[in-house]
Amino acid sequence: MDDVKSVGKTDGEIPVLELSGLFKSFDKKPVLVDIGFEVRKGEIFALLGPNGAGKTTMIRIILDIFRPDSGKVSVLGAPFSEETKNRIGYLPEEGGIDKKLKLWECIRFFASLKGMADPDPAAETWLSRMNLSDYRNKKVGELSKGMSRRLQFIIAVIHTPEILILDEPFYGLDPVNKKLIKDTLLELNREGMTIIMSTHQMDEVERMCDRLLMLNRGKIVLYGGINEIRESFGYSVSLGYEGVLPELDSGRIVSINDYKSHAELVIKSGADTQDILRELVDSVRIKKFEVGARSLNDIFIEVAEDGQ
Ligand SMILES: Nc1ncnc2c1ncn2[C@@H]1O[C@H](COP(=O)(O)OP(=O)(O)OP(=O)(O)O)[C@@H](O)[C@H]1O
Repeated sequence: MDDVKSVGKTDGEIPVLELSGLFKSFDKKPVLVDIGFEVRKGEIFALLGPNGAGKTTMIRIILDIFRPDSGKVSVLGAPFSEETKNRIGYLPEEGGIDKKLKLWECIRFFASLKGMADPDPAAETWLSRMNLSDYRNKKVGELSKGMSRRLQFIIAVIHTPEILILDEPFYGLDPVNKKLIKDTLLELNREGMTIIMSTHQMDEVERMCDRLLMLNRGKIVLYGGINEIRESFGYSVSLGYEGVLPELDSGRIVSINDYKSHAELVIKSGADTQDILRELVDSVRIKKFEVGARSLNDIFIEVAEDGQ
């Protein structure tokens, strides 16, 4: 993990999930290489990476669906077991639900697999929370994509797990249902649930998550607190101006997108934006000079392209 940009690492709490020295290959092709990280109790942790980076494979290893070639996984302080299984909730990328089952039967079935003796009250509450009460007698195969996703969400959370692992929780949801899932996740997290989610929705990661891990081609390329990572990648300046932009000191600038009268500048970490402003006022009339942290979307693209 020599080239990992790792910031805001652990400070001594006992992790609820810990992976170390993990390797996995399919048909001799490595898909996960030397994976080591931890997730702390009570955090919302994002798993990021371009398509095919290895996120789903890693989640399946954590859940004991796949075996790694080597390395260790510790969930809630011990190797995965039957007992741990009931303390975890899992929303898969795609569902493996019998399409002939009715919604109500389906929820009861999965709740019983999680050891719930009387799932009906919780099922009732969750059906109402996910706006699915009117569909309780519908067959799973007759649901829309967004409805099945909400059904899968119920199955993942009905037993109030300590750790909730979600593979693309917002996939296939309209904005209203995306908000419903997001608000529900934030509420569950406030109540103490640790949440781990793989997603391509960078704006949601920025808003919801505490820390992240990014994979690229099976290797960890970013790991740490969201704010620390954003700060470590420098700043962006949204500039409104009149005139012709001067050649700026390349020691301070990562990139400039000049749209004439408006430009987006990416500033190196540690460079003083005040110096850049001084350079600019000599040549152009400044209409706007807005400094902010770089977006995670921007950082994702930079890191993913670096690994090409
Ligand atoms: N069962 C399997 N057999 C063989 N190869 C597999 C299997 N599952 C995944 N792979 C390969 O492992 C690599 C990682 O796939 P994975 O699904 O873990 O990526 P991902 O990061 O979840 O991607 P996405 O964002 O597209 O969902 C890919 O090259 C994929 O083709």
